[in-house]
Amino acid sequence: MADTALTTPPTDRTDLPHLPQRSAVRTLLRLWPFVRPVRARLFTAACVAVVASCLSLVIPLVLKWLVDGPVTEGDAGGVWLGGGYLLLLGVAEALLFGLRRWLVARPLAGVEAAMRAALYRHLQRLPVAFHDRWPSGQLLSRGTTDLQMLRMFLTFPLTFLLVNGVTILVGWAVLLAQHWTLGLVLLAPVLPLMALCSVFEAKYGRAARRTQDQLGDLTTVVEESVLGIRVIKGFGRHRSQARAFKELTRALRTSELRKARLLACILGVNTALPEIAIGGALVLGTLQVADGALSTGTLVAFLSTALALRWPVESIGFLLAMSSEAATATERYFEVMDEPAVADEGNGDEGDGDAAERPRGTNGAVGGGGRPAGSDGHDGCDGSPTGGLAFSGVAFRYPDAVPDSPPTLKDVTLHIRPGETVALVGATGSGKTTLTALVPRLYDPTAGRITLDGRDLATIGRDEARSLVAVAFEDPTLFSATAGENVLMGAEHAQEADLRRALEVAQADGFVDALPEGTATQVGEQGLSLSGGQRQRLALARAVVGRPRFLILDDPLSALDVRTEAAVEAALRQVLAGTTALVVAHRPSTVLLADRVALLSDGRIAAVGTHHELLRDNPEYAALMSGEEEGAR
Ligand SMILES: Nc1ncnc2c1ncn2[C@@H]1O[C@H](COP(=O)(O)OP(=O)(O)OP(=O)(O)O)[C@@H](O)[C@H]1O
Repeated sequence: MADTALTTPPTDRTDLPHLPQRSAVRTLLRLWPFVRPVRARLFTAACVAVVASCLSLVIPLVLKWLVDGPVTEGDAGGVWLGGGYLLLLGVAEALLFGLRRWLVARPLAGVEAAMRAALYRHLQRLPVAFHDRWPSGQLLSRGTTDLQMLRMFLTFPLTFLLVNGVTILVGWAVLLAQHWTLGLVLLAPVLPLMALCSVFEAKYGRAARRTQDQLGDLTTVVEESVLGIRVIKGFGRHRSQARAFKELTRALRTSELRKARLLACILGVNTALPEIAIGGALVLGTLQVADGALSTGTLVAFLSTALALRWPVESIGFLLAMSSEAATATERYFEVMDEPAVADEGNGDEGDGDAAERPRGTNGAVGGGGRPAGSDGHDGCDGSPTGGLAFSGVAFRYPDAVPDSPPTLKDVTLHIRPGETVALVGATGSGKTTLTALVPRLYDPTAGRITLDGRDLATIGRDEARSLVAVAFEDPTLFSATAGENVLMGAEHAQEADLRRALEVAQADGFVDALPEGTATQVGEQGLSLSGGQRQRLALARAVVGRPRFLILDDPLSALDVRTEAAVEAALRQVLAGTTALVVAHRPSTVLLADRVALLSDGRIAAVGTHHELLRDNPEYAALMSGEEEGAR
């Protein structure tokens, strides 16, 4: 077998035509809503920094006074006084810069936290189709490194581009006022520097984008490798994985080196050109001092001012590089934030993060067997179903499906009467999971309609739909929380008694009580400290804890041993008797939990009947139940 590694394809968005081509400034302006609340502090800090930086320009003027005055006249007292002034100016500059830092540190940490919270909230509201499309590492890197970069930008380059800009302007005004011809010599490199900076900014922006995307890919690979460590080790893939990872890090290193080369070029030019100009001014100035056209003090002051401007000029390249990275981080952040979230048509409130993905049941929603008042479960006069869960001509195609491929579901029509349990059977890949995902509105049908107790699901709103419908997925995802918390996630107001009942129904009470701290035991990341069957039973308990009106179970017994399966089945029978349920089933034992069976074939409901009727009359169903279909695969 080829020595292939399991890595995600690299993301390179630098050349994608759909990316809006905004300038760095326009991109960064999008941060304004987050910065707005701290604008007063930020502005005050910038003013403080401008004053501190301009103080450094006063030092050469004191030097001029010192050289032309006390030093020339041999006035020791004056020299001490001048030294005192210089010391005071230095201390004041240091204090003001310290004050600036204090002013911005706390509010900018708040801006970062607010942006991170907004991103997380938005991620929870985005449709499942978005998460199908986006690699998790790309989202993770946007919420971590990109936001750190933005805080760094707001703390440092944003202020210092302004401060250094003002300092350079004031410094040049001082230089021109002292000696305008020498001042013009120093100004000579400005135009070529500006042109070079603009080219640099464009090139560096592209390099930064590539690097940040590669970092996201790397994060995805690390995350997948850690979660899939058992598979990687089990198949002896650790070496090929490490090699593939090394390739990615090498690509990242190449991009980082390109950034470093670009930065080195701009820093070199930014340093060399002003130094050459200062050298020229020094030669010209010395000649003028020798001719007596210029005082020594003026030349000293002139050169000190020019030297004081060296850092503000040299740092421009570095600050532009950081700003470019920040613009890229902003772009990446808003690529996610601009994705339209699913609106909740019911109450206009998509709710907090947990509402979007985690199915919830309602506490006490089912009374006396869960049949809604006034609904007898019979079809209406016009033949349309009035109660229970009904699919009418439902079609669905995944948004990221291959173009022109047939839809996953084509014309699904099925009515599950109130209190009835229907088993959904079909070959692998026939669309069973897809159909169940439509009920809690993880996806919306592309045609047809689904009704819950006669109400069109499309008009119910996601929050309400998820409060009526509880789901136990085939893959029993648990969270880094306690066993009890994982179960209680299934119902907002469930009490300890509900928790116990749900654990008993799912036959999970025995093993949960045997855990070191019972229901308060942490189950580890994704519940990996538990066995597959234990995870599945907790997921089942989560689905039933809220006594949901509608219950969707996707092959809930697949990971259980025969004895536990029989016990869970017995308990489930009681739960199913009081709710309207759709149960995806692969095995006769699960099918027997249901009142009727629906056979899903080629995206349609091909047959509905009891298990025995279908076994007798439908060869496809008989083959599925006997395992022939699976065997043929
Ligand atoms: N997010 C997705 N994007 C595109 N296609 C998808 C997506 N999820 C599933 N599919 C496709 O939809 C089809 C039906 O998948 P589904 O998981 O619903 O089948 P299933 O009947 O539940 O299979 P199984 O019995 O193996 O669980 C498959 O061809 C699958 O490749």
